[in-house]
Amino acid sequence: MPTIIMGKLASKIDGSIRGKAMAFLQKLGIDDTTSGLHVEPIENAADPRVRTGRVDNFWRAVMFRLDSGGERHYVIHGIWPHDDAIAVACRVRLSVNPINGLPQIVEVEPPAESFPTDAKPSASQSLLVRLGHDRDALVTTLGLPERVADQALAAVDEDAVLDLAQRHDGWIGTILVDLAAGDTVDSVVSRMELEKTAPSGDDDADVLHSLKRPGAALQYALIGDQDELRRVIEGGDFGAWRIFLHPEQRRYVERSYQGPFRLSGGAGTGKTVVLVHRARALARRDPDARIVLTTFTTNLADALSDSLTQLDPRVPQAKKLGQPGVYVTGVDALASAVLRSAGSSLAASVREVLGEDRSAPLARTAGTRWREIVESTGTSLSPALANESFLSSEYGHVVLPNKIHDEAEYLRVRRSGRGVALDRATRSAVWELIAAYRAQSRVDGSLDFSEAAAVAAAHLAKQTDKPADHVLVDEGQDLSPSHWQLLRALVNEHPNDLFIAEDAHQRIYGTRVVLSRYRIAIVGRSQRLTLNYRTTAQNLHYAMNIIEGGQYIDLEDQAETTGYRSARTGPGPTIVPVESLGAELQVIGDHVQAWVRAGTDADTVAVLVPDRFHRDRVVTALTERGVDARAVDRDRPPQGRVAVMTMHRAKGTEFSKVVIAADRPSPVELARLEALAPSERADAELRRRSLRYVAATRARDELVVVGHK
Ligand SMILES: Nc1ncnc2c1ncn2[C@@H]1O[C@H](COP(=O)(O)OP(=O)(O)OP(=O)(O)O)[C@@H](O)[C@H]1O
Repeated sequence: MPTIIMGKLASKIDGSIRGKAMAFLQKLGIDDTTSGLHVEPIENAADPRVRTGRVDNFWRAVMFRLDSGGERHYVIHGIWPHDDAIAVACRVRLSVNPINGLPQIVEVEPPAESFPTDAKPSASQSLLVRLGHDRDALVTTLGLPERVADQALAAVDEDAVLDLAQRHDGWIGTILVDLAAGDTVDSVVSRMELEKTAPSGDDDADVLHSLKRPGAALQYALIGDQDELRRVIEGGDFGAWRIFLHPEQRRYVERSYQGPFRLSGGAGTGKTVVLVHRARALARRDPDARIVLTTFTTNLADALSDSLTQLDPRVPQAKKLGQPGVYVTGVDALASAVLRSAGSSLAASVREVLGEDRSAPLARTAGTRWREIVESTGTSLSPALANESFLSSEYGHVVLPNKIHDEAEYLRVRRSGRGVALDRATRSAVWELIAAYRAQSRVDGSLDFSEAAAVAAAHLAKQTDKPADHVLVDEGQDLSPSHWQLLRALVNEHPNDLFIAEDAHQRIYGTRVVLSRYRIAIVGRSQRLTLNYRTTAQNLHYAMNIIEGGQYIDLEDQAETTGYRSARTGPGPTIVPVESLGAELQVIGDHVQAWVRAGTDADTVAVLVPDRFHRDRVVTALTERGVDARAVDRDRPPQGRVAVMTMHRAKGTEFSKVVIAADRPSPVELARLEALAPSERADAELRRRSLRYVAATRARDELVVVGHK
């Protein structure tokens, strides 16, 4: 039975022939001599291995047949109308690039292209020369084809190099993007795992070997079975993440780590893709493994679960914590699952954390309680401390992780990492409010979300038999200290225990956390993804400007770096200042209506707004214009309709076209911020910018920002 190796170009099949292409490739994968496939060599072809096959009367597949070690492989290059296919088949040649060991398809007489090569800019005009590169390094160290190297050196700026990169799928395009972003030749060699190869004397075996190299995975995928073939063909370009991983992504998916590992990276750099692939890889390696894949909210967990199903429906998703397979859940739901399973021993853990009992530990305290306590309890504290923001964060970062039961303990505790210093009298006054908060919760018997996670952690810490073997975490930047205590206690310390994805620039909830305080020692096991797959270079540039200059700190207490690059280009964002809500609704309506009228699928368009009030106004305004729009809250974004959601809810989503309604903070909000202690205010400001960064990085293609003057 021949093995199919799908090229990325071939996977982008015209929708009208997908079914026929599928049938053709299925038959080819079973028996290439099946009548009707007409697998035939082409006379005078540049590569004797080239074959064409009959998809239907009109369409032909162009492929390469490799015979090595008694096995047959077909590398699918693409599907074209009959005459075009014959022309392509005559001029393509598949070989191993002798410099970098990767597979390359070279056209013997390439069709004329418009990209300028003759223009030779002076050294000061060429971007790559300014960055210290020369033709020799590009050709003899990286293995770029001479023609591409000349075109790259002729490009005067980043946009021109990216334009060229977009014409070359696979390793050539990726190397060009890295060079344009300022990477050294050495770092490209190591990132792409480039390696000179000597011919073995068996050409087919050499090409096959090169197709299995990490750098080739960007462009070629060995298809395991018919289901996988269907997923590749049906997924098209949008499904590329399932098949064509960057060598770096593949490394993080497959590699074993001695302990907790942290993967950082900007929005759209494929962190979630790595997590989902890694969950599958771990499940395949050991079908009995209990894998927890978790994130900040239930909505995000639903999206992770959907992605895992899309990647591979055969991966079992566990229904219950502690069962084999991948248990996908939001981190607070995870805490509840632990509490539910704890039975009668739960009371002891509640007492251990709080120093008192709770009659209904499965019920959650209302989110408004801190505000009610401040409003109803007389206090000598200044407004900078007597507010929900300071108190909930003091409680979550100092009181709960240290299992503080009373004032005496609170007066003694070290408040590491808290921006506001408190003298003894102030600490007493803070404790008064905390005691009032706890007293109120005693009445209804509930635990708040942080308490629930802390109690779940305390319960698990006592168990020798942990409910998980591997824990994979997305959106790590948003998790609280008790979440980390819970995740640490969920799995014993052993290789591949915790794998954490985070982006400090996207922290939009809570206060920053340092993992080492919660017995999660990364110690050198930390890497960063830098290639943005989602956002065009223009929109990425806009988004990076939002966070420029901010002091963002990661989970290892280090300043977050930037330096992200995009492989795609498109129009720059449209910024529209408006003076009133009416004008804002008008601008939003105009853009959305124009996109939908021009044929954009409604469910690839989203409007992101600051709050629910705005959201409902936008839905009404769009509906009045005849645009089918829907407010999205806890449910998944709707099929066939424009999604309108808050910027918080938009975390983890992506759309082709996005309008952001970015209003100014209201006078009430400004007064609230003004009253905060300086460090809290600075942090609130960072979160506000992060929220806009999250929103601006949701658009794949077009971004419109409507802002109040
Ligand atoms: N190897 C790949 N090939 C093609 N597309 C990819 C690849 N990796 C990721 N993508 C695409 O890039 C987009 C962003 O990926 P993903 O959601 O994993 O990024 P992220 O870093 O988790 O982003 P965010 O932090 O914004 O949630 C997705 O559309 C995904 O399909």
